[in-house]
Amino acid sequence: MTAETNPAGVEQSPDDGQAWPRSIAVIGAAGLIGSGVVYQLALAGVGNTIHLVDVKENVARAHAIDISEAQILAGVRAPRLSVVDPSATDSWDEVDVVIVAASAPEVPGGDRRDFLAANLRLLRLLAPTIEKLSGNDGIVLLLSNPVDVLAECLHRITDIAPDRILGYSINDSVRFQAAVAREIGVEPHRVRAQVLGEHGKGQVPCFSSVLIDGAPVTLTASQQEQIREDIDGWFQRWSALEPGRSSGWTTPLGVVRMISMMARGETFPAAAWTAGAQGLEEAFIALPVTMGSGKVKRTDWQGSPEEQAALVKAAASVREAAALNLSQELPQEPGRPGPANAVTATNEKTRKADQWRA
Ligand SMILES: NC(=O)c1ccc[n+]([C@@H]2O[C@H](COP(=O)([O-])OP(=O)(O)OC[C@H]3O[C@@H](n4cnc5c(N)ncnc54)[C@H](O)[C@@H]3O)[C@@H](O)[C@H]2O)c1
Repeated sequence: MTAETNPAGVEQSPDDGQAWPRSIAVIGAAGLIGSGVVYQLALAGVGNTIHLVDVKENVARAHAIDISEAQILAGVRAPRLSVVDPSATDSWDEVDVVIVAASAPEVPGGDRRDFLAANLRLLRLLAPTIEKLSGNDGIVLLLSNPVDVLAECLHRITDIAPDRILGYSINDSVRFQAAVAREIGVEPHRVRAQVLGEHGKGQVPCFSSVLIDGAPVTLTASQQEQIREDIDGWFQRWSALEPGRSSGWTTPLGVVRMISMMARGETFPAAAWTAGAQGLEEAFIALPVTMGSGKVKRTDWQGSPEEQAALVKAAASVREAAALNLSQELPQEPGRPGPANAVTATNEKTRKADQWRA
């Protein structure tokens, strides 16, 4: 049985199918990002089965038909697409990766934290589904915004091990790469640059590790300021266009790249649990990570003192936003956990944090 590499670069065996991940569930699969993720995974031949989950089941079914036909056109045999009946949770199997792209309707206004209250309510509703689908070993990849605060909330309200939760934030690094390229007048593909910290206002562009053609480069203070202004203004410029859509091209492609890097044990930036990272409060912020033995692992990274200080600030801010919003949720509606449960969840956090550290 020989292994082969599929178009996404993920190891695959002709007899045995995909090595990892074999199965993926996409929650919010009828939406722009969710359906885009399914499309990219399907055409890249990642996994044996992709389960599509969405309250708009009819739209998810239409996407599944359309994307399956695109697979025929592209000559791709796997993965198989399966639309899951959201009411038949008993029959759901555990999967290797649960991708969460479900979202309340969003009107971008310049700050992703504006979506927190509504998407946290949704996350609470979806938490049992996410726990069931991810089982004991699955990785949960959050896309819904604000991604790091929601990752922190998910950790607090569920029993999912924090080293199985990740938040997608690669777009920030892509935008940093583009801004550096614009500033110094080179093609973006010649630049390597990563953003850590929060996906939003607390982002930390790592100027100390910018590479051009693989070689370190020192940018002047004024260049750094220009680049910072450029990337900090990205979401506001996007919102001002009033496009009525999020980044439906970059994000799904980035998700497939991220899953490929996870499968290959490569390092990439993602919102991950900070526990044990020197000087950082426990929270989820973007750090360089790899995946090994089915767990997310932080990789060593040494930034400048300013970058380290900005990470410290970002972790504290994410932690505080999660705690505050969990304790301030609206009064309980029928069938939805309310503030009392949020407080319990916050208290639970202490117990669980000790358990994960043990
Ligand atoms: N992390 C990132 O870099 C990044 C990039 C782009 C978008 N996003 C975020 O991804 C999320 C999705 O964006 P979008 O443009 O696809 O939004 P969208 O409105 O097109 O899709 C959201 C989907 O969620 C579904 N949904 C709502 N409630 C649900 C439930 N209870 N169960 C299952 N599905 C449910 C909706 O039916 C809809 O299909 C947003 O929060 C957006 O901000 C994050």
